[in-house]
Amino acid sequence: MAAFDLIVRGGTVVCGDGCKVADVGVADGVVSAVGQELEGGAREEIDARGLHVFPGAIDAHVHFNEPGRTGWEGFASGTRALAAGGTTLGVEMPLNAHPPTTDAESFHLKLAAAERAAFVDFALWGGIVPGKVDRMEELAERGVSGFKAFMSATGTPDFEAADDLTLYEGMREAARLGLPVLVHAENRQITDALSHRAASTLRTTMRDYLDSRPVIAELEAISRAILFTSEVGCSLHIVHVSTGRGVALVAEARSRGIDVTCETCPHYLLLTDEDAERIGAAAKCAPPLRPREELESLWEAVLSGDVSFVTSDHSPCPPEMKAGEDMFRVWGGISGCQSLLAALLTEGHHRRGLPLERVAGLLSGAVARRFGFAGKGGIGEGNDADLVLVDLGESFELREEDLQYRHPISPYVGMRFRGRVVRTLVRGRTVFVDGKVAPEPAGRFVRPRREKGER
Ligand SMILES: NC(=O)NC(NC(N)=O)C(=O)[O-]
Ligand SMILES: [Zn+2]
Ligand SMILES: [Zn+2]
Repeated sequence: MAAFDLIVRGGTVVCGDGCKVADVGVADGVVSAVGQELEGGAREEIDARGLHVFPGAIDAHVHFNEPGRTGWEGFASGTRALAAGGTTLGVEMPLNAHPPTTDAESFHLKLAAAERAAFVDFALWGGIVPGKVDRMEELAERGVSGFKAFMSATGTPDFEAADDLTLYEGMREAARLGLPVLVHAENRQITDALSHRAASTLRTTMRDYLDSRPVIAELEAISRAILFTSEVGCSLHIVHVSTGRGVALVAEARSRGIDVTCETCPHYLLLTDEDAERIGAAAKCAPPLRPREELESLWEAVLSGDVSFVTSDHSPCPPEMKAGEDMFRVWGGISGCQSLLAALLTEGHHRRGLPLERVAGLLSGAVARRFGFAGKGGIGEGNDADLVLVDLGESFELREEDLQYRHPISPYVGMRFRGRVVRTLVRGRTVFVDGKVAPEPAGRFVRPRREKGER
């Protein structure tokens, strides 16, 4: 009998401590050996010479809108895009699905939809919304990875933003349950009032939209979330931080012993306010794209290690919701989950010298550690064989027809990237190769390892 089900031969394996040419032996979907010239035979061999072997990316922030709004995306097309982009685990947000994931019933609907359709592994965030803090426990019991709250308006009426008391009490409950709280941190009063003022004076260009969500709105909300957390003692994670100053607030709190981390997204690292004006609706998001100085300060924070990890915040919608001239009316959200790894390789590694093991850490290792995804996050013996084979030198222009999204709308269309995903494996099974996604979905639900409380 062969020692392995699969050997990935001769690639440059990207591990936590650097890169080495090695074979990766896989048995039962798990990495069982990493070493030179593995012997013992395998039922399948993949020649990875000349390629880099990365741990599968973990995208901790995607909106796939299923059930209820599959016309916007859905688990099938969303996870196909993840597979094509080198992401082997996506953590899906509670809002934009209908019903949103705020209690046991809605959780089961989403879990069933994802189990039917997902091409890569998935985990689920629950929501903190007014009036439903007492339902968080049933979500925790069922395996959500943590809880998301919005401090500004959400854009969908079925998932209300958390007022301060809801956030505070939700954090207290999350602490009791041993799960993290994630916040969209923008001050609601400032962003709502400026949006209203702009709309009522018919100033609705992209520039007007950008001006309606100033940096201070992000900084104030991050500070308030940190203050609440320090009082309550939960784990806090700030999603999609768009400024270096925002990251600095998080780093400063962490240095005081507060359990807080943050992520940023490729769009804040590759695109500026001027790109938003040029591209239009496809580049509308919240917080908005920022001036070049902010992008540079964010890169400094990534390179220094103050940004914990990078996620796509993939938030798609149908084309008609991105149509029209009024930038306050069009959907806010960028489709980018297929470009996550390519974006970090291109701008981070090739242009700014970010070492490959740091790319792997920012996209995989740090995420798995933060959220307790045991067996994920790195190419090591005993871990799931979630692997991405990358041709690091190959450059390509992203075309609409390459996108697996339900709607091929993305600000990255037409951009050149360097570092092409050749093949993606989830638990040793190829889910993407030769430009094609596997025929059958086989993604599995991933529950977090909780720090406190009962499973
Ligand atoms: N309802 C959303 O999907 N919103 C998302 N939209 C963005 N980021 O523009 C988000 O994460 O805030
Ligand atoms: Zn958000
Ligand atoms: Zn989001």
